Amino acid sequence: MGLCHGKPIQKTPETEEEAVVNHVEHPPTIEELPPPKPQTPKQPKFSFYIPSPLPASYKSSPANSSVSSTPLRLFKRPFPPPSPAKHIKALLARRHGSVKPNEASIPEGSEVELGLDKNFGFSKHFFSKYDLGEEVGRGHFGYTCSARAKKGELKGEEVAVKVIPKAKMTTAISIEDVRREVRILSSLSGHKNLVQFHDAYEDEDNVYIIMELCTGGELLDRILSRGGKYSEEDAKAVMVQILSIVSFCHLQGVVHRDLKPENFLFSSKDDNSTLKVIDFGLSDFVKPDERLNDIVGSAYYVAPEVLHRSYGTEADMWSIGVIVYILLCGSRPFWARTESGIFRAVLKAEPSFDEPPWPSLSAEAKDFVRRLLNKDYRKRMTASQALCHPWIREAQEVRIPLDILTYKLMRAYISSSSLRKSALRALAKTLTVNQLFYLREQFGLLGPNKSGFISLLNLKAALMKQATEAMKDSRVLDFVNTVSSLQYRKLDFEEFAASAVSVYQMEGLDTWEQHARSAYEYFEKDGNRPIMIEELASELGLSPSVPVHVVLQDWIRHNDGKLSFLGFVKLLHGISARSIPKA
Ligand SMILES: Nc1ncnc2c1ncn2[C@@H]1O[C@H](COP(=O)(O)OP(=O)(O)OP(=O)(O)O)[C@@H](O)[C@H]1O
Ligand SMILES: [Ca+2]
Ligand SMILES: [Ca+2]
Repeated sequence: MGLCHGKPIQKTPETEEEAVVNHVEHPPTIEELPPPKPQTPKQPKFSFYIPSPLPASYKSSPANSSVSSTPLRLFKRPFPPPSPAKHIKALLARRHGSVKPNEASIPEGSEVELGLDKNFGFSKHFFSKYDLGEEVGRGHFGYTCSARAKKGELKGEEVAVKVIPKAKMTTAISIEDVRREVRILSSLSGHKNLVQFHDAYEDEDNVYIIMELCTGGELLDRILSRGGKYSEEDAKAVMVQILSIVSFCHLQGVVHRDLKPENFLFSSKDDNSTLKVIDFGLSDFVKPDERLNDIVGSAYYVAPEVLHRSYGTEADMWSIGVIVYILLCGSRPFWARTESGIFRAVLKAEPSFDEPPWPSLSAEAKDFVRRLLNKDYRKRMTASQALCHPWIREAQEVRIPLDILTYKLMRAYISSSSLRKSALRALAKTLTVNQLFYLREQFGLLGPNKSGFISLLNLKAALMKQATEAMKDSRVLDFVNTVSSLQYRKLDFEEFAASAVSVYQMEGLDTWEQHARSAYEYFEKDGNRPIMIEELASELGLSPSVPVHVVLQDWIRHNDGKLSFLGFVKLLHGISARSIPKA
């Protein structure tokens, strides 16, 4: 196995870096522990986390002091403490060209390399504009140096330059990744938790991405410097920033796909410094009704649906769940010695909340983590919802961002039958204070008029306030245009709540049965009516090949021909033929 593919890294100021990459690559100390067990003493802690190759001035300085002042063996963990994460091997194989014949259509590296177009159309004069300084960080694809601008708007300012050697771009995919990284970085702008992009250059050897310099070190270093974990209060402060930038990216139709503590940097060394997301090297645009299928990311942080090759922005929320789990307890929720072992754990294992410190953490904290680490992406919180979760919301003043999920659900609602609409209205009557908080925030963002109504035209206006260039690539604007142009009367809050409630998410709650039962009671009083099997079948989009009389007989009450409880729940989902078992 190997992340370094034997290509010498060009223009590397330090030679010891290679050793660091190897250490990341071959942690010598880990043992396979599928079900979480208390750590055994033979496991040396942190020994494979060798200090980052940064010059002393860029290291998060509190790190060293607190690591040495707290003997690491005192930390009881089910798993070893977090170390820099490796990218998924299949991803690297595709990028580096060593692909198994049936795995991808990208041809092998060397012989096609000749035909690869490594011109990016960037300016060629990097060295006339900047003096390159020392290396401040390194990843698998590039290394980052400080630099000082010699002329132009930034004259005299220190910036960061991510240098990506063209020698490492051995496949069309790896070149496309770099193009996309620059396109995404340059099209997203205007959020304080996003590293600010300045410019991109290239020459024969490298691509240079110029951005603001963050001097506070990686979130991973700060976690380790605190003995591996954060207090709840400190974890919330980090979470607010992560959720805020990720909700912004998702609204723009950008999925990061590599969220991990190494990819968040503090802008300065201050304790309360701003956190910035970096490294859009694996990011992609995703249309609101599209699913991506390439397996991308780092093993510890990868969502189950990514491994199943059908995912969207929810995959980032899973990674955030892994990050917050680590922040709160210092261990990874899904861990094994091998990549396939990690994947097995991600797909099958439930994270442990039994080991210390979990029993002493708040119920809200655990609920928050669980709702992100839900294996069913449809039941997972969105970033905007996570900001509304009581664990976050009750601690600090948070600005709740617009959620594209609201738009998707509204579109489905508007094209539903009146029967399904009244079922959803009944469900919305059972919403709790917390759920209503989120919906009220979303409603407020859609600009209700003085009488408390929103029109679909407002959907577009609300989105335009947040629009960046990225929305053109991700087609979010096109999507919202189609929703905005639907013919529909205005919605008051009650109807909005019915239109924007996610049945799947509610189903994920422990209290789902109660919600569904009381919703059914409301529906009985106001909405339930006799329905023909054929009507119900077309309502649910069942194809004529489905033997509807066999499948649907339990969904209609025999005595009065109205919907049974089961039929009501099915109707709420508006399920499609695919999920109906063939009788
Ligand atoms: N703007 C910045 N300011 C300071 N340091 C930075 C900046 N951008 C990146 N770095 C440092 O350089 C490292 C590598 O950058 P980056 O993560 O973008 O590279 P990569 O090769 O894509 O990494 P990966 O292996 O995770 O894919 C970061 O982990 C960080 O330590
Ligand atoms: Ca990185
Ligand atoms: Ca990267």
